[in-house]
Amino acid sequence: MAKYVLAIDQGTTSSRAILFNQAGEICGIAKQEFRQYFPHNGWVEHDAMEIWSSVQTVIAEVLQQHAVSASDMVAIGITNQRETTVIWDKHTGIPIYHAVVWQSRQSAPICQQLQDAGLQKLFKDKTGLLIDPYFSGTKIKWLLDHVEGAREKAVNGDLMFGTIDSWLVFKLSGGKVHITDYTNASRTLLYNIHELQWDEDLCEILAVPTAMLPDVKSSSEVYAMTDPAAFFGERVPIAGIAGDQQAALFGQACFETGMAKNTYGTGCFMLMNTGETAVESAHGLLTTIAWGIDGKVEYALEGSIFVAGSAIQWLRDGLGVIEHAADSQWLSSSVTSADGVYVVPAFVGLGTPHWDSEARGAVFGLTRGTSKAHFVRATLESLAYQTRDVVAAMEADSGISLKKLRVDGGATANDFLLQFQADILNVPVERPHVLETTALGAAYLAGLAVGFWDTRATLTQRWRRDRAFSVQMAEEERAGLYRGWQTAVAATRAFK
Ligand SMILES: Nc1ncnc2c1ncn2[C@@H]1O[C@H](COP(=O)(O)OP(=O)(O)O)[C@@H](O)[C@H]1O
Ligand SMILES: O=P(O)(O)OC[C@H](O)CO
Repeated sequence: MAKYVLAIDQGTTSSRAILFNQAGEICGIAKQEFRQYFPHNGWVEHDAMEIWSSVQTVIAEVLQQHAVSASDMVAIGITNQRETTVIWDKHTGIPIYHAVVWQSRQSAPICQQLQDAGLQKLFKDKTGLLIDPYFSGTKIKWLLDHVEGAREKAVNGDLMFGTIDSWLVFKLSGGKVHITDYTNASRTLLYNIHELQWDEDLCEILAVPTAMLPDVKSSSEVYAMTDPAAFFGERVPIAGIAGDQQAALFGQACFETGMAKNTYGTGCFMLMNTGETAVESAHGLLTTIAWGIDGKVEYALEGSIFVAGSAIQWLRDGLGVIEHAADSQWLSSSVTSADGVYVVPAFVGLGTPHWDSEARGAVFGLTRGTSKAHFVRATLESLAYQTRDVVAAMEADSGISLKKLRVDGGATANDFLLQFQADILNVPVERPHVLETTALGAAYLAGLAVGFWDTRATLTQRWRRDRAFSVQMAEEERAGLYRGWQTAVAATRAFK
């Protein structure tokens, strides 16, 4: 009987369950979108119970569709939208409030206070991160400050905090196990990435009781067995965890120092492997843990773009100008340029390199001749321009000039986007054969832990290119377009 690793990819807009065979091929995939809540300007929330239910649904679907049983799984790997913060009652397993999503800005006033108190350097030195509502720490404080009775319960040890990985392990293990992995811990603003422990000073500053924090484990080991009641009557090892961006770096086999990938999902995240050295950024990048495996922790530099594919969702769901995300490709290709239009999708502020949580979206260059196609194209182009901003920071910090870019994520199905990306970066862009790289990374981590795969070298040999997009644009055009983008961003930031 064939055996599989089951990867659970719990993303910002959808949950996926994917079956991988021993050749690392996708044998089955099920996906479900779930509800996004936008209760106030700049706030984004999820219902953690809806997330759990969507995960159960997609697992059931993928097993059923492919007529495999839960007992055919050798291991489960989990990868997740990072930073999104869930706090739940330890005894009932019920969340005390919605999950506060990584994009959400409700803890901006807390961040402002920390910055005003001159704490930026302390946080950056210990965590590699910046003080920004993006990270979990200030979200936890916000929840404990705003949900009635929460702080008292947390102090009494009755509440648990977790990112989505912790929440899913807790649920899959029948409420027995409360853990996370290095990659997810490194996004909380509470974890010392050099000493590899929760930082008591930072927990005190943010008034987070350490009793509510999960144990931090490596990214590849058996953490727990599934509870038969939560997993189709079977006990299967949960054996790999990584935040989705680190999982994508692993799935793209970027195991060598200097290798980088860019993932275009809801947001867009570029990570460069820096090996066992935690490189400090001077250009607005984050220093983060790439993974902990085989008793060793490796680091990455990261550029974070908050709005990428979600700008395309906004065209679809918010403005109703396209019916499907994929329509953005033919519409963009139907015109020869964006005709001077720039869309700066700073819907929840701007990440790398600006870290401006007050900025909001803007559109420039509209004329009576601007068509829907120009508008859609300008929105799609904004993903590529934001990536160029990140690449510039990455090259400045690492001293490495990019020779090519490996890409993945939902929006890389869009050939127009990848061609424009190559043109605006002036480097070739390579799309791998397996686009579900995030899930593949989680599957690899779990499969390595249980001996389904032997070494990373085997995984490196598996990487296959689907298509390369080479540079076609002349330098003069590239420079002019990018100058326009920079002017648009500066004007957006000035409007407050
Ligand atoms: N053909 C396409 N062109 C542009 N964007 C797309 C396309 N297909 C999907 N997307 C965008 O990609 C995102 C989904 O990618 P995915 O990797 O599943 O994201 P996440 O893991 O953040 O949920 C959505 O925001 C969607 O708008
Ligand atoms: O859900 P994604 O793929 O956009 O990823 C979200 C990131 O993990 C946020 O840091």
